[in-house]
Amino acid sequence: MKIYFAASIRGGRSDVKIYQKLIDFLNQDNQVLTEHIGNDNLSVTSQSQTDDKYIRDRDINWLKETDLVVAETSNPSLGVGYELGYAERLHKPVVILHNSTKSQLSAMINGTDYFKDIFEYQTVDEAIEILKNYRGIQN
Ligand SMILES: O=c1[nH]c(=O)n([C@H]2C[C@H](O)[C@@H](COP(=O)(O)O)O2)cc1CO
Repeated sequence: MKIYFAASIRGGRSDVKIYQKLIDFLNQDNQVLTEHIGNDNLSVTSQSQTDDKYIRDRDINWLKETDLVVAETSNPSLGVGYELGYAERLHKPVVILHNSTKSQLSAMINGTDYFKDIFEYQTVDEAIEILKNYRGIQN
């Protein structure tokens, strides 16, 4: 299945190693459309509004074609919040992974009935275990 993995880019990259491991796991038996999010060398600097429009339109097209959204939300990110709202509007299934020792999940996500699959984790192994047990993911 196609998976849209959402996680912080301009919101901060301190968890990129975690994103990498989650993407590697998901890619074993699925296709992660947003592999670049796990790339340690990804540029977080905006070049121009045209480039940002390209990113935004590409990502919305990926959201439209994806079977599932997996969002890592521990590092708050405006982009991830926007993507989650958009996924709700498209009625896409969404899994949210959150480590609350790093931040409190926004009420706008935690308080939205549509987001039923919100999982708390502490270690990457725990997060992978959650994904393995999620009925909607092939593994
Ligand atoms: O360069 C980018 N590429 C990209 O795909 N995104 C998308 C995917 C991520 O899930 C999300 C991150 O948003 P933000 O950069 O506000 O943290 O936005 C965001 C950026 C930069 O904002």
